[in-house]
Amino acid sequence: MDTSPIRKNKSGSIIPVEERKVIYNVFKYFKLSDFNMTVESIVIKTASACGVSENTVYKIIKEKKVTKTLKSPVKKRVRPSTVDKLDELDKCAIRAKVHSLYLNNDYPTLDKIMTLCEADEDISTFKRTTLHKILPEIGFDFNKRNNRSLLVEREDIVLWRRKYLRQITKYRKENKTIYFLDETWVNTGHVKTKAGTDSNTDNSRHTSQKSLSTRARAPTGKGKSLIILHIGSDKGFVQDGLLVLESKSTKDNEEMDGERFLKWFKNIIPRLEPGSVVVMDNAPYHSVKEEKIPTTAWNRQQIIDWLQSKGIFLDTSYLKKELLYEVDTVAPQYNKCLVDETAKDRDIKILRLPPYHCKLNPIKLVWAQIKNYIGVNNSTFEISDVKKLLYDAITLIDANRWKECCDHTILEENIMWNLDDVMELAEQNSFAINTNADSIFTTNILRNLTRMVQKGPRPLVLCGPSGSGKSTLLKRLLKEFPDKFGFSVSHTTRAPRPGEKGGVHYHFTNIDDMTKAVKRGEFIETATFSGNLYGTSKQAVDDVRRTGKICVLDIDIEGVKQVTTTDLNPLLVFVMPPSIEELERRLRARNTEQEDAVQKRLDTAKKEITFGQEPGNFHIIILNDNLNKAYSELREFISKNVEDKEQGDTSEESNKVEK
Ligand SMILES: Nc1ncnc2c1ncn2[C@@H]1O[C@H](COP(=O)(O)OP(=O)(O)OP(=O)(O)O)[C@@H](O)[C@H]1O
Repeated sequence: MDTSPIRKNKSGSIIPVEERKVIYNVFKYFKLSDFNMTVESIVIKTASACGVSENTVYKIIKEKKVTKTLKSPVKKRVRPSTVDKLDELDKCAIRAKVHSLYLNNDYPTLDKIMTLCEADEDISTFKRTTLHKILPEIGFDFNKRNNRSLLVEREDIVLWRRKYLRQITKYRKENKTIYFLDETWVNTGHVKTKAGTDSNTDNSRHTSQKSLSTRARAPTGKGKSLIILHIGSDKGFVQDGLLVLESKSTKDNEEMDGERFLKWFKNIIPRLEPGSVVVMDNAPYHSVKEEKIPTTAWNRQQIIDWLQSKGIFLDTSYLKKELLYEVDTVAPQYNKCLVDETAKDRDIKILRLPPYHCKLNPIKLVWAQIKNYIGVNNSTFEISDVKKLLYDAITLIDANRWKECCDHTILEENIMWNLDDVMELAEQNSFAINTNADSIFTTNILRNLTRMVQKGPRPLVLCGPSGSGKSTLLKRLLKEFPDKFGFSVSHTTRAPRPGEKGGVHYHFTNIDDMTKAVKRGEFIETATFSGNLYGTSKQAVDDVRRTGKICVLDIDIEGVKQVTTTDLNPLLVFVMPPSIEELERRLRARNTEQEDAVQKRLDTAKKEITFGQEPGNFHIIILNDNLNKAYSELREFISKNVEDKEQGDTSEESNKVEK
């Protein structure tokens, strides 16, 4: 009888569970058939009989002994966990849900976060257990004390975010150009199925107002995908910065690696302004190091060799622990990222975003708009057509769009900055107040802080007759506090002049739209010059307010009457001249008006003074007979009412002007 040759299992191939069971049974059979045989001999015999390696037999015996069962390793390898299935945008969105609960004076609990995520159709569906697993992964911990548990952000994430926000604020103050780069992907099957799919419920109001979108779905269908890399600033995309790679798989950024990224970055560097800043996330390929630094995984000799290469000679009596201590002391000077070093040549700084903080990168909003365009227009699902749509979409994103996205990011930065105060207070209060984890915070301080986060400081209205000294006082304020105050962008129906930018110099509109908006009560004040309409909208004031700056409004009494009917809750200051005679003297000395204009201003001044002195119309009347005295009065009033109560206490109480 012919004996069939034993089929040898190919090295490295996976042995399914049924075969593993057979191997185990063969081992047991040999063991029971001869009690004098050693385990080693039985394993050799089993391996040879089954056509597998001895190592495999040992592994199977061990698995059976430890787990009491045998499983197919295949299943373990191919099935990605739900946690893995959530993409970066999902994780960012979950973080935003936790933050939104804090901003609503609420303790974030698993159930509440789950409810918010379920209600947001842009977030992938997952189970409560997955949420429990994902929260630590994105940097949240349940902090337990006195039998209470509060979900807090891990210290390293908070510190990273604080450092990032401090740095970017500093760079903004230094007027540096800030570039933002990022990769995204779109697959050939990408379609936008329903309106609003690309929006983030957190910001839906704002995004719809600004025609922005914060979310775009990750590719789900089969087919090739495009990996896209680009860079831009509030001046638009950087020319020739686009890199498009084709990928066979729909997996995120599979084709991108450190080498490719560095090559692209080296090409883009000459196109960036010297002394500028480049913001990117913390993807590993953005942070490839110049050289590897020894870790505990290195053996002693390797560490000694590395230290020697740096001119540090230690004898072999040093323990590994001691060697690693030496490494730690010198590592900072060698722990350099290739990208950062490349940028140094042009004095460009690299700033890395904390993990899962998509909202702080405006290019994510740009990507959402591009993907939206592709999704709406994709009809052939051919890679060449999708690529063409991509190029079309990129040309549609002009400097204005970029500016909108960057401005939105500044608001997000401001919210995040204040949020940390809210969260720290929440942490303190949760352990100090006798409350259970589901109750709503009721402490005034937290309520006020939250208001500050949401609304920003109260606007400041300066009103008074022409020549009373409003501009002079304001100039002093701006000199002393250059970053504290901001000005709203006015609307106008006149055409933009060369160099004027919409949303920066003016919001350009037309008579029809503006008249309708005025009728809807959206404007604080309007005026007509040379047949064109000008005005300050409530929204423009709110925009400044949400940047954390005090919005200054220099308006006439009609504007004051109007602004008090809004919910802007301004501080109302009337600047009073010492007398009509002195006012006339100052106006003439200023030498900016013709004689008839001076007369006209003086006539109006009388009416304004009457209105200004009427009790209940202003919070304070500042007599400007002495500039230093008037300025200190104004300064004190602001610091008392805006800085101490920066929270923008909108309660009826604070809104009232004493009669
Ligand atoms: N306390 C003061 N004593 C003397 N002169 C002053 C004082 N305050 C302001 N001035 C001068 O009065 C003139 C008018 O002041 P300013 O231009 O600030 O007025 P204004 O209220 O802003 O006027 P407008 O509404 O027309 O812009 C300026 O030349 C300024 O230098």
